Amino acid sequence: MPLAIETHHLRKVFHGRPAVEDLNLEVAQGEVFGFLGPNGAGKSTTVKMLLGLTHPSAGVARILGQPIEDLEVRRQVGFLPELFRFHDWMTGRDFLRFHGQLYGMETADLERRIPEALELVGLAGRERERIKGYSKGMQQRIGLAQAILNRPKLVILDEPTSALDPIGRREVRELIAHLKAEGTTVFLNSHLLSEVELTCDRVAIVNKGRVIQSGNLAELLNPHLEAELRVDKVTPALRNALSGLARILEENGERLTLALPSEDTLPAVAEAVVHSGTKLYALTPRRESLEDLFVTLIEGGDS
Ligand SMILES: Nc1ncnc2c1ncn2[C@@H]1O[C@H](COP(=O)(O)OP(=O)(O)OP(=O)(O)O)[C@@H](O)[C@H]1O
Repeated sequence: MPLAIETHHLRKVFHGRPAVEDLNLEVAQGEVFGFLGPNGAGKSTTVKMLLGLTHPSAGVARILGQPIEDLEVRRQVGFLPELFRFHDWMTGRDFLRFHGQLYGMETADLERRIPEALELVGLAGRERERIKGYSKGMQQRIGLAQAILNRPKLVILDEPTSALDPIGRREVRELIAHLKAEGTTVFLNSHLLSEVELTCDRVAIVNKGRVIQSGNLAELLNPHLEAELRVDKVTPALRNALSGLARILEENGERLTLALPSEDTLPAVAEAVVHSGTKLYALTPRRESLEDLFVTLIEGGDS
């Protein structure tokens, strides 16, 4: 199966200044992929190149195995831009009809698909209202509905939840899970890292137009597993029992912060604590967040 997205040494220069330096990216079909980076890192420029909205200065990009110039392949891509300018005099339904026609969808298929898409984004029943009367969250939802209207194989979402309240964000997560279950690839550009953490299989972090870290989220965050241990008393026997299993990072009275090689070590730590004659009150794993990793990588890269 071809990759959903693939770029090799992709580069874009604006007025002599590179926005994208040397971008190498591989996104497999069917995965939910987070494309992250600080402001000005080159994310939107990359997305514009993938959509054929701006031409690369150098390098190669392919979508679903085809060059990005291929018009047929572009029909299989759905896109929600970040600052989407709506035709706000239209009703939600007319707006979707208009976009469905732009996609070249058959009328009967389009009329079947519009209620499905409205249902999926939680706007069913509101389609006869004009978009100018929609709240920001509803506008983002109608944008999402147009992005998935033609049942694309690849959906590129630029900040899809920025205007949504917590319930709306959860619904978008469910929508993304639904797209994934249908085999759709989702390429998500977002600054909301806690959302990304809940949604994505893999991520790439870009800075200054290059990928500085990429991989499976669980693997990227796993090496940094920490656990909070709370006992009745920290004794030499406890320290002895822990050595070889975990490293003590911090001590605060009866609370210890431990660094563990993996989650599998947790039961052995619990057992060792009990065998040392100490009373165990709590052993709570605390994984590094994606935000911690992001800040470490970006700030580390700047120094
Ligand atoms: N059309 C353009 N002309 C000139 N410079 C541009 C153009 N588009 C982007 N840039 C510059 O390219 C760099 C990367 O911008 P880009 O919008 O791709 O970043 P981004 O990662 O999407 O940022 P953000 O998170 O703020 O949306 C920035 O320095 C920006 O000023």
